[in-house]
Amino acid sequence: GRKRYDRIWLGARLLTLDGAGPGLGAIENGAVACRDGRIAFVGREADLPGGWDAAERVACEGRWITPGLVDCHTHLVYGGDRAHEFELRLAGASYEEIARAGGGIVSTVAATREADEDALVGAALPRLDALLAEGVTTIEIKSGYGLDVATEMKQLRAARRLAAERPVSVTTTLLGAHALPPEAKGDKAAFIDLVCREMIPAAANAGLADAVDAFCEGIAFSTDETARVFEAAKAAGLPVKLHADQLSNLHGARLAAHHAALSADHLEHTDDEGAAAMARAGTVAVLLPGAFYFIRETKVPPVALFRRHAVPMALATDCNPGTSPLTSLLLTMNMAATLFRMTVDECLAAVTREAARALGRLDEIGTLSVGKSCDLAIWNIERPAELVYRMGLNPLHARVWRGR
Ligand SMILES: O=C(O)CC[C@@H]1NC(=O)NC1=O
Ligand SMILES: [Fe+3]
Repeated sequence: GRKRYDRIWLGARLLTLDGAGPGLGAIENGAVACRDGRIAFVGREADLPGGWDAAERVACEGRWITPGLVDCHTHLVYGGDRAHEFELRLAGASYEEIARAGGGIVSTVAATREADEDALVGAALPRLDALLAEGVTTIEIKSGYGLDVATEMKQLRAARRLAAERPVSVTTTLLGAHALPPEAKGDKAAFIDLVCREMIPAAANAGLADAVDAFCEGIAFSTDETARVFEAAKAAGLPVKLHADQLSNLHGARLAAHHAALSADHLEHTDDEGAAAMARAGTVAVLLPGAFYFIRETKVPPVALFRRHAVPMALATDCNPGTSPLTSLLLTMNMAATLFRMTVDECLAAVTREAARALGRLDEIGTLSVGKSCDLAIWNIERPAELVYRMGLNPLHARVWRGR
């Protein structure tokens, strides 16, 4: 029968990101068509089926179309901000001094506990709008500033609410094991009990979390404590991710891989054994150059090791008030190329296909492929490298989410 599309974008240059191998899957004189919010055709215009028709035709005049961008690691929902702390650090205060003065994560925890759900949604919207303006169509949002059951659920509900306020897909992650709250009085074992026995079941039973994450670091939780969180997540049927090897090599990447984690994130200090374990497990390396830059880290993540072991590499803003107040995935790509020496092709795959893989959603999003959600970013650029090269100028022409 006749192929009838709801909308078709014609005269475009496509980056499908659909090739399994290197390269961007570029197609000149291309077309993308959608029906019921899903991609129904992608390819050369010349290959459109005979007799096709469309309710709406969009002339792209040679503009480039990529998959909608995916920000696969953010802490977008939180109360207050840490601008004052930024000033203290500029005046020479150390993290430890700031933490002792009640700064750091626990100051954001106080502000988040105080804010009601509407306030958390309201505070996150401007940050979300900045990302949508650059063509983001899917975003991952973590909790982790509640550190008690009620506030962690409040953060996750606020994250879900954002998907009702804007045309965007939101995946949520419970990050209960982010830091020790003041009332824990240093008793980490008891707090991990709370995370495992109350937070994870509550989030799973309420359908509020799509995954579980933890901060495995000297200043946070040990590999044994992290393993307990992973076991509880598995018992609740939730996939896991991990903030791993950010400031030291606790072999967090290896632990994440041994638990078949969707991703291990940060990874500045990951070693060859960790990269090999990730490759065997299919765990995605999520690199976060915003945090590296903002805390003036000097050890770059081992991109050469990830390439050697064919570990998929994703990029994300890690938008959070303490170490990465960054709301630009385009600038994130520039930082990854400039600071980590990732290539243009690696960066573009890292904010589309590989970011979708890091969320376990490559079957739905991340490439221009028939059957996937028709999430597109349409760009006023002459060549793909412009998306990584520029700092600050946003060349987005239009954003499409589920065909609209
Ligand atoms: O400082 C904050 O508010 C979050 C810090 C952030 N969380 C984490 O696990 N690693 C980080 O860099
Ligand atoms: Fe993070």
